[in-house]
Amino acid sequence: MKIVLENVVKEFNTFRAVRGVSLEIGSGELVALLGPSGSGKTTILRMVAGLEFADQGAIYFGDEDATNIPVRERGVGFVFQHYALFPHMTVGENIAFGMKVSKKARSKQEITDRVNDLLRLVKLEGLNDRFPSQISGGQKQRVALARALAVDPKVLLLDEPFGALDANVRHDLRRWLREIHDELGITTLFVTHDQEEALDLADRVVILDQGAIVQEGTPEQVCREPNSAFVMKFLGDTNRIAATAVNGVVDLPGARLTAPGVVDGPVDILARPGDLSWSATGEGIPVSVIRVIDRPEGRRFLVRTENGETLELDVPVSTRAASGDRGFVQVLQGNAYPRS
Ligand SMILES: Nc1ncnc2c1ncn2[C@@H]1O[C@H](COP(=O)(O)OP(=O)(O)OP(=O)(O)O)[C@@H](O)[C@H]1O
Repeated sequence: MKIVLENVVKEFNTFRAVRGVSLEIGSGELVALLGPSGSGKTTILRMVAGLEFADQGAIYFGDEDATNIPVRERGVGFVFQHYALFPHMTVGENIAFGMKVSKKARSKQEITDRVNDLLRLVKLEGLNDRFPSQISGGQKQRVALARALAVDPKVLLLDEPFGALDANVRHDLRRWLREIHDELGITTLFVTHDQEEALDLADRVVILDQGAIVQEGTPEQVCREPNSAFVMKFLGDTNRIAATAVNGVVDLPGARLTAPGVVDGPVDILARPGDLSWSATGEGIPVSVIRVIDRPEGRRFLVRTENGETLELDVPVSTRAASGDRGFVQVLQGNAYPRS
């Protein structure tokens, strides 16, 4: 089921939380709405769900104008951050709940079979008779997904479903959700403020700021071609280096970057920690080391320039330095944006 949002606006009193959002989610696509807190992600999801109504614009489910269709008739399944499982019902009863209250009549046997199928799908066989208080947070979110899937939704809406879980569980659930999505192919809209989660999971990422879409594209497009300093900074660690553009070129100590289309004048070069290199002697921006940080994935130097700017750069684990050591940083790659 394709979903289309056409110039959707939502105001709370006089505050415009969503400012004319247009978006198409293809049938079977998994799209992530990604943005900082307050950027309007949840409000958009709630309008798609029918829990909130747009003040302007339209929302289509397939070819049908769903803008004013109430939540019960939209055929959507939800999973929220806070599990909202019914505490007095077992896992099996929680999953069966939607089927029991649905307009579509199902026999007891049909419901039991469907619950067992779903428990297998979410890899929770055998937990049928436990209560929510007797399972882990990650397991609760699997039950919540099984419950959402039980009524064969046309659309799945997930609002920070793994937000309350620890990093390892989140990581596993992310992979698992993608597998389930690939198996079932349900059109899915996923809200998160976690860049890594969005990039890992989604076919397409829609980046929001202050109620408006600032960029959308595949993870590759938004990572490799961020269209603004905001998007580049929001998607991952960046260094900012003050410089000047002249005739589409920015000269830095030991490096020349092209900045096509950038107006002459002061610019900020934004560069990822992996786009800077270190040399103890040689050319580049003179710096002194503040700290060396070791992580499983590699080593990072925090350094300070003579202007007092702090830079972070990833170095090979064989590169050694101590706090106070002097050296040089070369900018191998970076994007130039007019100085903000
Ligand atoms: N019912 C409401 N009444 C008044 N203002 C609201 C209401 N719901 C949301 N807002 C405001 O609308 C803006 C967008 O909120 P929304 O929850 O959509 O953002 P979000 O991107 O999902 O944020 P978060 O990541 O913190 O959940 C915020 O400024 C919020 O305070």
